[in-house]
Order: sequence, then structure tokens, then C-alpha cells
Amino acid sequence: MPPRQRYGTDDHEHYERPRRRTRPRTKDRPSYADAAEAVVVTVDRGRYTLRPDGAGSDGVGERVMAMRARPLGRKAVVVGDRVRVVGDLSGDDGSLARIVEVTERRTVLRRTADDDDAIERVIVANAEQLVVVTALADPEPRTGLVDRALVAAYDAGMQPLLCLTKADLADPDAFLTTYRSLGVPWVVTQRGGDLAELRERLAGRGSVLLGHSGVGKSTLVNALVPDADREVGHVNAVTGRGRHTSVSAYLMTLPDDPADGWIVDTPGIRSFGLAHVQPEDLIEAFPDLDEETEECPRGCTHGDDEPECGLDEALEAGRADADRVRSFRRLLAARSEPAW
Ligand SMILES: Nc1nc2c(ncn2[C@@H]2O[C@H](COP(=O)(O)OP(=O)(O)OP(=O)(O)O)[C@@H](O)[C@H]2O)c(=O)[nH]1
Ligand SMILES: [Zn+2]
Repeated sequence: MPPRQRYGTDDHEHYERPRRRTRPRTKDRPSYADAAEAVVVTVDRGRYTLRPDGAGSDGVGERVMAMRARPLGRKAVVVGDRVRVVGDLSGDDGSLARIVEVTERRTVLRRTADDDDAIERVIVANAEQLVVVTALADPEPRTGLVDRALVAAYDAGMQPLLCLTKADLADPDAFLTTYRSLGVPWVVTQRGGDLAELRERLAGRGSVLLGHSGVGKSTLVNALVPDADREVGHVNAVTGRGRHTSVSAYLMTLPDDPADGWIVDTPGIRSFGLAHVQPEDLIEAFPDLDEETEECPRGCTHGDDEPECGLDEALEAGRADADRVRSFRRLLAARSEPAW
């Protein structure tokens, strides 16, 4: 019986029992049956900003501050997590709700420990797509960085999307040659151009936008979510911290998308360690190549310095495309390049 009904008006017996016998037994522990569901919008030093399902309706705020409750133990709570929450959901100043449960994650985008940060971290949960924002010029695109972002996407089980900005300054063809054989989808954007194609790619799903300073990521975010600055500003006002100083990832629902798509901006993510990514995990993103590695010697990394790699046999036998194998091996090598 749900706990709510234990205190129902029909339950006379419950109150007539001697007091001692009503001592809570294990099965009477709170089950949080009336907890609300919410998504984690941003995380800032132990404080979580949530958007509850049904936000904006009776007594339910658009943005609710919360802390973690004891039942969570040490489990991390990250941006994009679906959580169950109890307590004050009004979102009023000074109110604080409690997160009692984190729903199982569909994807996890993580980064390995790096110089600035000794802990391996999950950056975003439940996103399906990683949008790698790269300028075609000013700054010049850097293949190594794009490759590293792709490795992170494939490892996370996310679909990559190349978003090539500043197409008014340079032609995308030369750059795209590098990615054609991997089959990475792409869109181009330019100053004054419309974002219809990008919006279509973002509709109805969760996407993380990753890009280096100056590539035009903020310009895109502001066009997609005209309220973006105000939203992030509001969170920092509540937490008492300056704008864009401490928030490293921030989730926004797309206002023009009836299918409830959302994006996560990552203004604070400056490095992206990939040491945790194993060749076996990466090659799974390329089933045709994966199949060719079944006979590889134990521990084969599938790199071009491996003496008996199945990928080389597949090339010799004409079963694999040389450009595709070369590109896959370039991604493998990008794991250990410095910085993202
Ligand atoms: N020519 C051209 N310039 C653009 C385009 N998109 C953005 N810019 C310019 O590029 C510069 C950087 O854009 P931002 O949107 O601030 O880039 P960002 O990636 O968010 O960089 P940070 O704010 O430093 O993190 C700005 O001067 C923009 O006006 C574009 O499509 N074409
Ligand atoms: Zn191999």
C-alpha cells in the first residue's frame, strides 16, 4: 500500500493500536512515492538547480534549488540527470528541495582527470548528441581537437554532429574531407544565415554543445535560446556567484521546439582528458571495423603499429576502406594528444 494511504481517514485501526507497536519497521521507511520528477539544469558546489516536470504550473517553480538527500549516498548528481525530488518546489527565494533519487542514466559524457582537476568526472548525463562547434576560420579549425571531441562522443554512446560556423569566411569542403569517411553528420552556419538545419538536428533530443573560445558558440546559444543569458544570470544571482564564473555546464530547453529538445552549454569546460577511453569501446562505434577485429591478438590496440591487426588484413583483402581505417586510427591516436 502506498504510504500516503496509511494515514488515510479509513485507516482507524492504525490509530487504535497501542503506541509501542507502531514503531516503524523497515518496510515503513519513506518510499518517496509522492516525490516529483525534475531535470538537473546546473550544478554549483553542492547546490543543484532543477527544472521540475510541470514547471510553471500551480506552486511549481521554473527553477528550484535543491541539495542532495542522505539516501543518495555518494552518488554524483550531474547536469542532465533525471531526479526525484521532495520538499519545497516553489522555487521561492531561500527555498531548498531535496534530491532523493537519480534515475538510471542513458548516456554519460565524461572526462578523465587532468592537471586542473584530479577526479574523473561525468560532465553531462542523458544527452544523445554531442555538437562539436568549430569555426571554419578565425580561429582556424583544428582537426586534433575535433578528433578528441569525437572520441568523447563515441565513448559516451552519443551521436556526434559537426557544427561548422563562420561559413561566410571560408568554404567547408576541405575541412569536411577529413571526416567524410567516418560518416560524421554536419551542418554549417554563418553570420546572418538561418539556423533551420541546426534546429532540426536538435529537435526532440538532448545535445551538448562543445567548442573553444571564439568559435561562435555563444552566438549560437543566444540565437537558439534568446533567454539564455538571463537564465544563467538568474542562477548565479541565486547562488550569489558571478556570471559565467563557476557554472561549467548549463541545460536549457529549446523554446521553439514542441518536441522538448534541450541543449547543454559548456562555457567552463576547457580541458577534456580521454585517458579512460579504451580502443575496444571506441571501435564499437564503427561496427563494420569492429567486425574485422574479432581475430586480433589479445590486447591489440588496432593502431597501425600493431603487427597482426585484423584491420590490416581487411585492408589487404579489400574488405575495408583505407580512408576509413586511417581516420579511425587517427581518432585512436588523438586520445593521447595534449589538451582537447
Ligand atoms: N564572420 C562570422 N563571425 C561570427 C560568426 N559567429 C560568431 N562570430 C563572431 O565570432 C566572435 C566570437 O563569437 P562568440 O559567440 O562570442 O564565440 P564563443 O565561441 O562563444 O567564444 P567565447 O565567448 O570566448 O567562449 C564574435 O565576434 C562573433 O561576432 C559567424 O558565423 N561568422
Ligand atoms: Zn587489431
